[in-house]
Amino acid sequence: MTLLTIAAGTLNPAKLRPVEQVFEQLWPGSRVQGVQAASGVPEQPIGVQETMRGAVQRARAARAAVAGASYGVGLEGGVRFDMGTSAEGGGCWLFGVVAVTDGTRLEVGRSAELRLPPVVASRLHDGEELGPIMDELSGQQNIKQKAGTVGLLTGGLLSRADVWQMALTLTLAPFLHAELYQGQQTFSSDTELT
Ligand SMILES: O=P(O)(O)OP(=O)(O)OP(=O)(O)OC[C@H]1O[C@@H](n2cnc3c(O)ncnc32)[C@H](O)[C@@H]1O
Repeated sequence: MTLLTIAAGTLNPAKLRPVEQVFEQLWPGSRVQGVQAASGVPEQPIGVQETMRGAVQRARAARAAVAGASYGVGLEGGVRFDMGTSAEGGGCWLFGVVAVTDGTRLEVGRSAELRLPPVVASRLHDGEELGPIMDELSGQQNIKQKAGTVGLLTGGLLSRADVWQMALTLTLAPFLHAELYQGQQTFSSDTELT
């Protein structure tokens, strides 16, 4: 049996662990190699399109960086504002985008979302990054590499890793059932996302 190598475009344990868990369950013995992969988008992506671009870029860069990798996986955290800013009464949502490529097929999926508190939303709107804001509010360090904002705001019932695990699993469906998705994918591998 050929063992798969998966390149994941991150060194963050809260992302690497779920990637390892998902691939280990689907393809026992597969090896996940984390690599630093540039997202090409700002540290704090805003909006679905920008976050998607970051995930896709990371997936492609990771696969290119790891010799023999069958899959490249990119995970990018983002926030989005709806109905304007929090000051105007709209919500601010935290979500993640997962991109997976095997060099031909490129699949992109989104996680479930968490509504962020207004105090966090307005600081994000002013240009701050979520990680440092949540570290400050929680009195913890580097929360984005641990249970994450999701862990903090759900009483630990769900962690950032849990959310990635589900989003990645869903994104992989077309790879698991390629025969059913033939001729259709969310993006062709050379599609430039706008
Ligand atoms: O090491 P990498 O893979 O870059 O992981 P990251 O957590 O730093 O980066 P992301 O691209 O996933 O997320 C973008 C930013 O959003 C913030 N962020 C996202 N999810 C978060 C969470 O659950 N808790 C705290 N900060 C979060 C954090 O500031 C990130 O730098």
